[in-house]
Amino acid sequence: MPPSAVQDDFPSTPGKVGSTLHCRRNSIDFLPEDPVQPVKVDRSNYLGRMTSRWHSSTATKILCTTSILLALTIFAVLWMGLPRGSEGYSGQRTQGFQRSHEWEKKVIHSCVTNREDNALTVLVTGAAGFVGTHVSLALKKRGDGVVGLDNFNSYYEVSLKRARQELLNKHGVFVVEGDINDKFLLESLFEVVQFTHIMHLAAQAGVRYAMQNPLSYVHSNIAGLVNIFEVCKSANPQPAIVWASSSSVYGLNTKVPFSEADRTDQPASLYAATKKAGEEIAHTYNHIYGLSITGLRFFTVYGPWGRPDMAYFSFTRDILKGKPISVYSGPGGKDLARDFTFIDDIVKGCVASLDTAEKSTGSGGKKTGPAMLRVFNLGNTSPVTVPALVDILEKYLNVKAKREIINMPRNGDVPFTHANISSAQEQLHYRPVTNLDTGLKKFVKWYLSYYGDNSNRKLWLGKHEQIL
Ligand SMILES: O=C(O)[C@H]1O[C@H](OP(=O)(O)OP(=O)(O)OC[C@H]2O[C@@H](n3ccc(=O)[nH]c3=O)[C@H](O)[C@@H]2O)[C@H](O)[C@@H](O)[C@H]1O
Repeated sequence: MPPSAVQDDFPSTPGKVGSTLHCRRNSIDFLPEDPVQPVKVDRSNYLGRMTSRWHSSTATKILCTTSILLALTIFAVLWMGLPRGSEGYSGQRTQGFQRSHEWEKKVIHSCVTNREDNALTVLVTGAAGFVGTHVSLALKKRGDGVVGLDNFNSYYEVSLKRARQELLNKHGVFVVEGDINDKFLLESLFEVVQFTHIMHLAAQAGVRYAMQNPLSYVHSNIAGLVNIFEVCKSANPQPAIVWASSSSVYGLNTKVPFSEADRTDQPASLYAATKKAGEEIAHTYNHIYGLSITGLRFFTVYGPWGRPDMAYFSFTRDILKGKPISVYSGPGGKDLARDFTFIDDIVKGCVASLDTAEKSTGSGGKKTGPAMLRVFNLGNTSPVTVPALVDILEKYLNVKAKREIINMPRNGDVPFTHANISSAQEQLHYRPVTNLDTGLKKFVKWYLSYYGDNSNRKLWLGKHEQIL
């Protein structure tokens, strides 16, 4: 379970569910238990009788008016929060976002390019996320123009996302705070900058969390993706899009290694189902509007500045605290395995996808010819079991883990993943070079430099420096 897999029902739309419930509750609170009380009148006193009647009818009128006003307010709030017609979630605005001259200046400045040949101008969604931060930095370092977008939701510790934002800021990448469902915000960005590419990484991640908060996956991975495509298809010129799908689309597929042509119609989690749906939606936008779209099926990406909800990260935290870790085992007691892929290799695959993406062929919502549509596995091609991952962590943390072996819960997990990367090798010249041992060593070094060692244990690694 993610450590901060928060109680919020809807982390990517903070306040949405809460405010609706709040209004409903208020309307009930305000209603008296018995609004029409019998009025006792003295027959001998006509004036008194009339006054009482007047009071009674006025009170009823006030109550009725208040109820109607409250009902209208509830209706307005619900209406504003719901998807509307072809505008999708455009009614949903990012709280506090004000388009100003200052904001435009920051966006433009962040998108200044610094190389002669074919510099890209890229909007990176999910820029304060794990992969988003690394890709943004890599692009910026080679002179591309980059602006980020992130909603800083509380799925996992927001302070880590803020630290990544600070890092990006230091390197000249401005991260706009907003949700991918906010059409006004996206359109504002497109009015200010002519993006050549969109690196769409914003998503509700995590395989097992989908059972706790299914709607957040629909909100980000489906509605948000459609909103991105909608804005891109209407842009003139249209940008090319590279976006994050997932190895989880292979679901219960047993043919190994997984190749792009294998079946992906048996998702084991809602997360996987939303990523698979995204691939189909990509096909539609490519077909109708001529958008150039590349989907990347990432295989369990790990490394410095990673995601605390993932096993290698939460295991490290718990091992250092002396807490037990749950190591899942598969059917028949078999170890689970993952094709763990180091972040630097993934970044190379992302950048190569941007560089090789052909231009979209449409313009302002109209297709003028067929456009590129691709999907690639980005994995490491050498699966490692979860117990072997724990062995490596023990070595670099110099601490024995307290392992609790439990049966894999039926919550969306799959027993193993293994990528066939021949397509990516051929078309992107993608060559993963980091094995799990080397990658985890780098992760542990970063972890200790970022969080420190709570217990002042003498560490195998000695002095730690900040690493990227
Ligand atoms: O490739 C992907 O597309 C996905 O990769 C990642 O999912 P997973 O491969 O499931 O990674 P992760 O949670 O680190 O579990 C790793 C292993 O540890 C096992 N595991 C997990 C937790 C635990 O407490 N115990 C345990 O044994 C667990 O059973 C598993 O065998 C991303 O999170 C996801 O967002 C998506 O990007």
